[in-house]
Amino acid sequence: MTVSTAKLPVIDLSSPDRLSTANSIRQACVDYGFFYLANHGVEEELIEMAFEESRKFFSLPLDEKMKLPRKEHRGYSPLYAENLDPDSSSKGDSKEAFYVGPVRGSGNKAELNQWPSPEVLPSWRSTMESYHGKVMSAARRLISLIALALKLDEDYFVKVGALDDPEGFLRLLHYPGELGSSDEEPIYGASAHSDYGMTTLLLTDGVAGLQACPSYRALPDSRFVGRSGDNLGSGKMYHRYMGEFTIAKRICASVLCFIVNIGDMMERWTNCLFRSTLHRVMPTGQERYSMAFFMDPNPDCIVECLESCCSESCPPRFPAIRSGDYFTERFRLTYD
Ligand SMILES: O=C(O)CCC(=O)C(=O)O
Ligand SMILES: [Fe+2]
Repeated sequence: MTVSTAKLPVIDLSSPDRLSTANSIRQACVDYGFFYLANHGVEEELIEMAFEESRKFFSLPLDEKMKLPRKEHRGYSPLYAENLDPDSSSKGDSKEAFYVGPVRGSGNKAELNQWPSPEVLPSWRSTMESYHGKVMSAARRLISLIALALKLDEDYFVKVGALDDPEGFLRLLHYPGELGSSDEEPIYGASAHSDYGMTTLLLTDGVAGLQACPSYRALPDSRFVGRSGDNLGSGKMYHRYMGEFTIAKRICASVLCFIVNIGDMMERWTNCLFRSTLHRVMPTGQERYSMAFFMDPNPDCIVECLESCCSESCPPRFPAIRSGDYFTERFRLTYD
């Protein structure tokens, strides 16, 4: 399999020329479903602190980490616990993760979070709360540009309730980098998947490994394998897909740019105009840390094909769905 390097565009979130920025976002989302985001307002110092706290957590003994097992999509998930693509490897993904859900908002959402003991990691919670809050603000600003890119009012996603108490999930990731021997099944850091939500804002420590497969739609429809029991009206699963994976190399000056990708929910909204691109993390033999922030709408928001993205000759491909129901079904398919 050939693996080439993608020249992803760099979007400047602070550019005063919002229309031209929106046009660049549109092009990137149609062509790749991925772009870099610079000048996003999350300070370098906070990013470094968040990586540092993440490293400290993952260096704790396993029994300490297992005091916070993943519950309600919050907490610790050990090595091999997740397998994003069971068809390509029966062994789970070679990564451990810690999830932080919304840190403020209505109801008891924020209380569901689990935190390492302050005696063990005194600055952990405050660092992660600040980082979560800052990335959420950047994501809100980005989504107004995505609305412009779709030729909608910039507050379109606010008006449809998507950003009313949105579901922002931070996933801290640690890949030990182990390479399987050649006679074994492949071990992936994260096996091939697309993200579920609106958009993902990812930072890595600069160690390579992330690969995207923007060409997946070039294959005949027969390659798209539906999963039985899928109640999402889509049949969009990519297992068994063979395409070219492209390495997302940083072309920005620093590792402080986000790598942004479009998720499946935005793909539904846009009737597949914007692409939720298949991606994976390959082990390189080098340890790697990353932090992914998944920006998802309010669970009560109805996600239905945008008028500007369908016509008589291009009818909606997906039925309207309540965002919360969509996620429940996706998680059921992934974790059952
Ligand atoms: O760690 C990375 O570079 C990517 C992680 C990812 O794709 C995910 O968590 O959904
Ligand atoms: Fe992902």
